Amino acid sequence: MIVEIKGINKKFGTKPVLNDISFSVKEGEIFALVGPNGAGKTTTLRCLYGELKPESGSINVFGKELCTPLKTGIAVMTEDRLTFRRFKGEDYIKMWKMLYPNWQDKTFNSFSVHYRFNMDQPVETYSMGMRTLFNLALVVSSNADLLILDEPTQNLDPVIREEVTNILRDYSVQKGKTVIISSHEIYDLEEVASSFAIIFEGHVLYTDSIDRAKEIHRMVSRNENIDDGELIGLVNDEILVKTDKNIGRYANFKEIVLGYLQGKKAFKPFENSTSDNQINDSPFTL
Ligand SMILES: Nc1ncnc2c1ncn2[C@@H]1O[C@H](COP(=O)(O)OP(=O)(O)OP(=O)(O)O)[C@@H](O)[C@H]1O
Repeated sequence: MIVEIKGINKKFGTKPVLNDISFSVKEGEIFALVGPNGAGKTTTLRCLYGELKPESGSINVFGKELCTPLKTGIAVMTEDRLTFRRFKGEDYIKMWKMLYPNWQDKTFNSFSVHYRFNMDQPVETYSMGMRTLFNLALVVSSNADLLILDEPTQNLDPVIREEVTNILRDYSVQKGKTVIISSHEIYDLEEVASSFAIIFEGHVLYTDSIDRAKEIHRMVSRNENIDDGELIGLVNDEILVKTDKNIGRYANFKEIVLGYLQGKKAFKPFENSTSDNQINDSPFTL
């Protein structure tokens, strides 16, 4: 495992934000952290790259406890695309070259030509989408073994989003590097990620490879008899069930994510209705 997070807890003041978060990421995979706004994705990533210290739990990266020397193997795109005041493109390149021993000028130049970065303009004055692309160019050109990307396709138009998705897939597949992405774009993620964790209110609801998750989740209609399996949540008019039985139809990635999130939102009424396998839909105004 290239990343192993075990039981991390984090509070801001007295407010618990991460509760016993655990998941692991294999070398060479694209791992997606999905969840609604405020679920704790960014906070988890900030703990992972060492910007925040959890109160308890452990974080291992490249098989060791996270420490400063390991950080040359990790390149990060933060959610706010943090830029230094008055720093121009060239200034960033000088800085990133010093930080990352395997920096690739050729890769950065391809990005720069393709997206027409104005290297003489302070990056803080780029549009939000251009800042995202500039940050993406930096992290990919770093050639780091682990990329941590917070919402990497935010503010991008659909065509460029697709392009970025392909770039990240190539980074992982062709170079055998690991990428961790936090995102709301579950359609994009299904195409690119191989494993994922669903985070809700600071808890991991479910983590697995996408292939295995699809194998063990089915969509069944409300009036279907479910003798064996765990009812997870309601998705439109169907129920997501975790089971190894051949019932209903296979669930896609979006349905799996929605099932867990919807189920947990309205969990009590759903639980109460499981005893007789009747899903009372009135509490589920989704
Ligand atoms: N510095 C901070 N001080 C206090 N509370 C914070 C701080 N940073 C985050 N939080 C709170 O922690 C919770 C989780 O926030 P976080 O940014 O990790 O969520 P997220 O899943 O990344 O959300 P989004 O998808 O909207 O970016 C939220 O309730 C947020 O208000």
